[in-house]
Amino acid sequence: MGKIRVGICQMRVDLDKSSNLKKADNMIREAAANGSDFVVLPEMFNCPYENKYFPIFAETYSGETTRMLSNLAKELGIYIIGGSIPEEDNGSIYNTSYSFDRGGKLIGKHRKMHLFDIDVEGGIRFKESDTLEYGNNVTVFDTEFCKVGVAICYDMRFPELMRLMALAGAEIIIVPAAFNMTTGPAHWHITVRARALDNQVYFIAASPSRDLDFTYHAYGHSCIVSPWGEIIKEAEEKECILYGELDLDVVEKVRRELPLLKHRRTDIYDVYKK
Ligand SMILES: NC(=O)CC(=O)C(=O)O
Repeated sequence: MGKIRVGICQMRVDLDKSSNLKKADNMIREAAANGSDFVVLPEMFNCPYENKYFPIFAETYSGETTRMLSNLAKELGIYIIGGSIPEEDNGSIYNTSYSFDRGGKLIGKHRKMHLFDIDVEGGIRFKESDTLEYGNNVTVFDTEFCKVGVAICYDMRFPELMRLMALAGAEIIIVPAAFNMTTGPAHWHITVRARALDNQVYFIAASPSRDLDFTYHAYGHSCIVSPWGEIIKEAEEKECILYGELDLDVVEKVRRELPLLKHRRTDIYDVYKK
């Protein structure tokens, strides 16, 4: 199996949806021109990450953002993991990620399952559930290379969800995310590394760049982690495209040499579940 080339667009998100879409379009084209098979966008790439903007920027499917992603995937012949956007459906708003194959076909749709409701003393307070509804599905889909799992930001803190994706066959987990300047320095690296290592997958985390003009300051540091738990590529906080190569033989090798997934004691775990 050949290498899979990935381009993560760590883009700056601003207040104007059309300029966010233009920016995403330019960065996707550049990542494709540089040979990316998978182009990945960050969480809420068309909308500032603040509750008050989610209803204003929300789109039903298919809307202008998803049509743009589908058309670009087809025109450029690439997979696009379209970060996330506010999705409106039946009067509710979700934080939703759409993925498209090289023909522009929708192959994955993930609604953030764990909403970011936190209140850290001296740090950050955020309550996504003030505006958003919970997604209820684990998202794993086929690509020409392997199965890929997608989740969104806070979802990555829940090892149970990541494990379900690995058990469903994911060899790559992709997480559009926007940690912040309270939780990012404390937890970003340890979380992405732990989830890669637990599940012996390539773990790709895609953040927006940091913008101090908004109230929510994204941490940045998009990265690619190997199935051995090493960060093999990492951005700083500024806008950039981060490139990396994945080799599925490494997933196979790590899983063969250190067979964590096979050594699970489901006979015991199942007893405790009852
Ligand atoms: N923004 C999120 O969903 C999650 C986050 O910032 C964190 O878990 O920390």
